[in-house]
Amino acid sequence: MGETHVVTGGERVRGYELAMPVRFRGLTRREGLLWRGPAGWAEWSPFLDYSGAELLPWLRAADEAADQGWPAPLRGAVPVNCTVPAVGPAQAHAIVARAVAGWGCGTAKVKVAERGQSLADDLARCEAVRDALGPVGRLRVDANGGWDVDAAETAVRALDRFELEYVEQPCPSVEDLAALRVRLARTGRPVPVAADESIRRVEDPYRVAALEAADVAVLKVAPLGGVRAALEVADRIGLPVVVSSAVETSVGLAAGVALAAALPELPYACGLGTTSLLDGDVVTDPLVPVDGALPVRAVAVDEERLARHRMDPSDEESWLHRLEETRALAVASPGRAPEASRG
Ligand SMILES: O=C(O)CCC(=O)C1=CC=C[C@@H](O)[C@@H]1C(=O)O
Ligand SMILES: [Mg+2]
Repeated sequence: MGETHVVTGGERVRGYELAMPVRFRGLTRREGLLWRGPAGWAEWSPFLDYSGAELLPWLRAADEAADQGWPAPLRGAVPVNCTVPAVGPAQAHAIVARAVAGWGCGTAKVKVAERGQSLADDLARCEAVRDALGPVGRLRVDANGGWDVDAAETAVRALDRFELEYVEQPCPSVEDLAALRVRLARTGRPVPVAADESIRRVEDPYRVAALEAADVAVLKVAPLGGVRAALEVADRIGLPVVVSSAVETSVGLAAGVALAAALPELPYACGLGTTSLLDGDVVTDPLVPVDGALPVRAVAVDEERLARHRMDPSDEESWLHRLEETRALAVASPGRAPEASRG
């Protein structure tokens, strides 16, 4: 441990791995690479189901963090939600109660439509979350495209007994989101629809807007190619934006915070309160929420913490190889438009 690797441009690149105590997005551990450039620390942690050109925006985002830094913030703190994985009601209640008591959480995002679970599971989880949040807390759900339009309409109507702030990516396609919005509009209290996976390609956000398929745009910095690229999407899409993490360490989260801090309007809590999904962090002063919000500030890797969470050497070799291949691809196709990314 402790040795460093030089990949390109003299960067010292090192891998981290962190356990995820509660399974999330099918993951039980998170891993990635870290390096420091003239502007600050960068994290490159594309999920393992990303490959080839899909990795390019994640690289652009990391290079922006290391080499350029981010636009000036317009606010000093970013309100965040707590994130509730697809766990049972008792565990969901405990997660939210801890967030409410611990850092003044006022918004919870609950995973629903998990494969192998039923609407009854979602209802029980949301009931527990509403109980822990209290009546004034905001409750949103994220289905990760797990429903067709009929199932989504049924589920959203049923779940709205707990007063949904919005439903994130209820169906997989933009067309289905648009169809669901039309159906929900016929109800007395139409639940807003947020698009997440549907706007991860650079062309897609504008299609979501053109088809009137969403009320809210969920933007993640890394798959969109950096803070500036995401600001451009936010500007052109014409929808209120929620910035969300890709469950990174505080190094990656700082980029999401920078985006949220630079947006002209920030009407919703952001999905950036995700350090609690990881069993540890690699920075000196982790980005944990206080009074319902994350502070807008730079972070720096703590060498001792990184040593504690250093990636296994053989895994690090393959991650470095993945990075080198992606750099080679970026050099070979410098003008290439950002590719599709999945959530
Ligand atoms: O938005 C949040 O509250 C936390 C981040 C989050 O939910 C996600 C991060 C990364 C991958 C995704 O499956 C998931 C999401 O779908 O939004
Ligand atoms: Mg989502």
